[in-house]
Amino acid sequence: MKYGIVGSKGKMGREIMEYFSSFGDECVVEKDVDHFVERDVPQLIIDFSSPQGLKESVELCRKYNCGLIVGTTGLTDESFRLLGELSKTLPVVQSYNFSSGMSIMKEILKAFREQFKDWDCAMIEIHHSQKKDAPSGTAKMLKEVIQRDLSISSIRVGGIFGEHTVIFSNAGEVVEISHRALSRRAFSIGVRRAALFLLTKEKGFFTYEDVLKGVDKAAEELRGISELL
Ligand SMILES: NC(=O)C1=CN([C@@H]2O[C@H](COP(=O)(O)OP(=O)(O)OC[C@H]3O[C@@H](n4cnc5c(N)ncnc54)[C@H](O)[C@@H]3O)[C@@H](O)[C@H]2O)C=CC1
Ligand SMILES: O=C(O)C1=N[C@H](C(=O)O)C[C@H](O)C1
Repeated sequence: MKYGIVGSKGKMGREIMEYFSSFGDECVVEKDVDHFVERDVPQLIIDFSSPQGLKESVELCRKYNCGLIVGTTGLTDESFRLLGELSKTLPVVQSYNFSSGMSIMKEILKAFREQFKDWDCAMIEIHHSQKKDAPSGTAKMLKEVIQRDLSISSIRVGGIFGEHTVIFSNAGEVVEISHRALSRRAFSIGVRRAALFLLTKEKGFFTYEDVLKGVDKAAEELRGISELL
């Protein structure tokens, strides 16, 4: 596939280019602050930059008439308004965490949040010291899943790729549900899945869970076909 990337000089931008190139995918548009390279027309734009960068990504999608994948965190109401507007005519996948394990953690929390309703609950998220936003996008997303008011502690230290722990406790017990990314590859794998999904869509706003459901559905269909053969 031919794709463009906004935030191309950043940690995720470089990781995505390295991972995608192992499949022969071609990065034909690179955009960063004071940097713009255009080699061809992309089939999609991938944004791992900043809320300001996202505005520029939306403009690029209109220019090339292509879909958008957004991994950038710290988005504002205005960012979501822009994405909603774009998704009326082009496909958009947005997630604050493209790792598969985090999707499973969300499912676990959804399934058990009711059982913990009388327990105290708090969250700790730990990231590398260069991370600009706090709390992390994932922590905000998990809070929405848990559906209650809770405190989030953010720690910025060293080179940690991303750790999120939800703590439930009563007077006598503690239950911790935790996810840790072991490298940025955990995210770029999900971004490529999202890219393949996006290329099958004409328009609409999708989450990473929609992507995974789509991948599961395709696998089921394939199994169905192989059973018929
Ligand atoms: N959704 C997910 O799974 C993940 C999301 N992230 C998020 O992705 C974003 C980027 O993360 P990193 O690569 O670690 O940060 P980074 O700081 O290493 O890279 C960001 C890049 O975007 C560029 N940039 C900023 N504003 C721009 C603009 N207006 N136009 C063009 N380029 C611009 C910066 O110059 C920089 O090169 C953050 O918001 C982070 O939280 C990071 C990892 C996973
Ligand atoms: O900035 C990062 O590195 C990460 N950001 C995302 C977030 O804010 O949730 C996802 C992941 O934890 C890594």
